[in-house]
Amino acid sequence: MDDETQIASILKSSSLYPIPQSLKLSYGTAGFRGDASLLDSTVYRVGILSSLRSLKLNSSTIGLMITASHNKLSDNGIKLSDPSGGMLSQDWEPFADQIANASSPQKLVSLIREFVEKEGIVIGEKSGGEVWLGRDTRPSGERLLRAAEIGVSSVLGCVAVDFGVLTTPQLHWMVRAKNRGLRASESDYFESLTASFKCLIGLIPVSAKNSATLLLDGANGVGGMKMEVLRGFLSGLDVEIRNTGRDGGVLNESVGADFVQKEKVVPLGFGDKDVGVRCVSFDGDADRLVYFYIPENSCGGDKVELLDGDKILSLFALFIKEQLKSLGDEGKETRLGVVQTAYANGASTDYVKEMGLEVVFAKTGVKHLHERAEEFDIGIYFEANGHGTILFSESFMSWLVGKQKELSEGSDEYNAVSRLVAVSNLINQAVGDAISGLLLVEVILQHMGWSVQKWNELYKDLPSRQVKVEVPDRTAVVTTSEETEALKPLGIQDAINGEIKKYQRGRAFIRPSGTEDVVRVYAEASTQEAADSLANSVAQLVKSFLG
Ligand SMILES: CC(=O)N[C@H]1[C@@H](OP(=O)(O)O)O[C@H](CO)[C@@H](O)[C@@H]1O
Ligand SMILES: [Mg+2]
Repeated sequence: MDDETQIASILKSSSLYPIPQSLKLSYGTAGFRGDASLLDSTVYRVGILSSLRSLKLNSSTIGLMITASHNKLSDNGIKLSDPSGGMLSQDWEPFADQIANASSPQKLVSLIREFVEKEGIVIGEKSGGEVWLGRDTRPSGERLLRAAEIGVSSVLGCVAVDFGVLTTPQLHWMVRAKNRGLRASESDYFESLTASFKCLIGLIPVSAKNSATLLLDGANGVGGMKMEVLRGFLSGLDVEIRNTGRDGGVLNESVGADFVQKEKVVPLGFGDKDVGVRCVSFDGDADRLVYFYIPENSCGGDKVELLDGDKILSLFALFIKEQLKSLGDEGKETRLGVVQTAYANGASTDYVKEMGLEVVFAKTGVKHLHERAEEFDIGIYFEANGHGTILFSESFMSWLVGKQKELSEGSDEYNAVSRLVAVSNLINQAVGDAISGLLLVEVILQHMGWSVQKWNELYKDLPSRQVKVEVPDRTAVVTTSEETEALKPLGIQDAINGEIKKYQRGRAFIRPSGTEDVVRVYAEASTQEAADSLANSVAQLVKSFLG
């Protein structure tokens, strides 16, 4: 890249976005995140990266989402969608780190020149690169989106298209559809979900429907707002939406999926009057969901019975397995697999294994799980925190669609095939999606005639505890690829093993967070007291080795 016009364009626009002193960013588990007031230069630079990515991939559309998901309101961040709708390819993360941290416009230009040459990217007025932009409801979103637009269009021949406020999975879905030559607007997303939901409802065999109202906690973010729109198109689902963000509540503050899953307590806006009712919480950008209910014996307390990502995964696995069973030998040959992380509750892993499914483990972060799920005909992946989806391979889908044409309408086999096709359309194939996940849970519960309590009985969670430990340098913790053993600091793993041995069904591990400046401790044991005590002793070890 030695085109003078291009260099001048980047030098000019980057001078509008100077990098704050002492800013040191790392791409992390799910993109860049931090205090919103410090991120203008980062977002602008990632705008440039998105354009280059589009040009590298024959001008396919790239998605750039301005969000900090479950973080506090004053934070913001960026998530990128590759043309497939999945996360940005990990090979580009080091370049993202480099340009986000480049200390001056000249340094930025030289990094870009080097990279463009290495990757063989051709830039020109007519190159036709395209980046689609979305943002969550954070007040800093509009300003940062402007910075992204300027970054995108500072690469010659590239344009940014602003889609305003969206959920993260909506943008990923739209990018995927666009690159497949399909209808790709937000209303197409709603139409696709509505049609497949309707189809699945129509295929429910018995009248044992569970039509009781569902209560949704929208985390005061974008998810509740979008569910309000979708609700207008749906029949067969009665949902009351709370924490919409219009009633004075603050985004993610004592509300939302991350809060409910980590604290296991009721979100604001829910209480005694809701005892026993089926409830669901979304996170701030609606790519995660967890279900919960307030138990009868809560006696005014705030504890909830949590149905986390593991339980959602188990419900999905059960339903899909049931459909495959109706397909006889061909169903048996289908490779249905499950992907979890080290944070999955041990009882859920036992449950899916007992069902006869293959279970593989991936590192924390959906980019890792997604990759492993693609190895199956049908791959179901979920993090315990509620982020996950179901992937159907291209070859399995063409087999399934062919099969649907062969079978006679109304037969058990035909219905099973039609359900699987509808699930593949309902569940977001690009990325975990709270809205589509909710619709699938609701359909399956109606199909089974189950209450939330009945669903919760699939297995009993092993008591667990998560603790965060603040240390001077979290990168001093280095783990094995499955994140279950610490290789560094030397000696800490032996000490952790020594603690684990003291507990029945004890399991514990540590890893540095990729989104917060903490080391995370996870512990499981046969009682809650034991899990708490194991977590605390491991946290003490972390403090003494790293404090
Ligand atoms: C234990 C945990 O919940 N970790 C979360 C959290 O990552 P950390 O790297 O653990 O901070 O945020 C990620 C992005 O949202 C999510 O994918 C992941 O599951
Ligand atoms: Mg999120």
